[in-house]
Amino acid sequence: MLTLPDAPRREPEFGHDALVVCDNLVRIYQSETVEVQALQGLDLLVHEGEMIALVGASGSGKSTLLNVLAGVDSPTAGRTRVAGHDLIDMTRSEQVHYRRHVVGFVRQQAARNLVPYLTAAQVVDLPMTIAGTPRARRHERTTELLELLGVSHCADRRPLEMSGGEQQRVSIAVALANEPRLLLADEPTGELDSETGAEVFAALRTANRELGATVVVVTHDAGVSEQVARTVAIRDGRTSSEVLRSHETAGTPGTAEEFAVMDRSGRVQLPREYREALNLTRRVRLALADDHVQIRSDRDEGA
Ligand SMILES: Nc1ncnc2c1ncn2[C@@H]1O[C@H](COP(=O)(O)OP(=O)(O)OP(=O)(O)O)[C@@H](O)[C@H]1O
Repeated sequence: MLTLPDAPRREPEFGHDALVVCDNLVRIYQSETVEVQALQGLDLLVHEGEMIALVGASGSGKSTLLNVLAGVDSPTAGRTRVAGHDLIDMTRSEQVHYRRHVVGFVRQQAARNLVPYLTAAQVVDLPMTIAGTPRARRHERTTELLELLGVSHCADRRPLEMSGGEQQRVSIAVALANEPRLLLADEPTGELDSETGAEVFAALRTANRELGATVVVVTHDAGVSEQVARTVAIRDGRTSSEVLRSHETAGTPGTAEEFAVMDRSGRVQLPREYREALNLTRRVRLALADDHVQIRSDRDEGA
């Protein structure tokens, strides 16, 4: 009898089990005179149920990444997939469905999330009305969200009658109205004092823990990034490092450890302090040891 050799085992696709996959994501802005590479081959995986913070210097590409994930900007190249939707190949109608049902987006300025002449209850109802949700369900969901996020007392108030923190919590309710799997927030606490910012952050956490939304929040606020289990730093349009934290539990103290991120081709960005301390420039010596890799200066002949 003829026996055939086993078919070679296929490697699972990068990020096959992740909710958000950015694989070598590139976004170039081009005007007549200049070209800005806002994202330069960024890799990022976010798993369902996670809540992560994105940090990085001004201009590093955080908002660009969020706009791409929100489906309001298109990548120039690379693969970007959210909940099975390929963001590069979406047709117009898929894009509309994606923005309406798969992602919720909270912007820094509450005025851009709300409508001046609509009350909180009306503005939370709006995305559900557009999506064709029956009235009874809309009413139930609006009440549930405003209550859960601690702003049910604002139901009949317009934005001008709410504080900045209340406006942002209502904005989160609007973003969650159609039960998105991914909630994106671009510096939602940026214009608030730290106490009010903490309330808004707590609302995002509620969305994550109680409603099961996966949350990606851009922040400059160290107090915020310290409260999530994973903080991803972006430098020059790429993910450069990650801090993983475990929170304090009975008897065990919380820990935080910083990792450099290695991309799929094996590239790792060395922190500037390390390069400067050893005067590492263009070429370095690499050596494989039993359980680590050494990087030495090319001037260090005896290594
Ligand atoms: N529409 C655009 N046209 C041209 N260049 C742009 C555009 N949007 C962003 N950029 C450029 O892309 C780079 C990344 O910008 P981005 O807003 O994503 O950074 P950021 O990390 O969010 O910064 P910040 O923390 O200041 O908001 C910057 O150099 C910026 O000037």
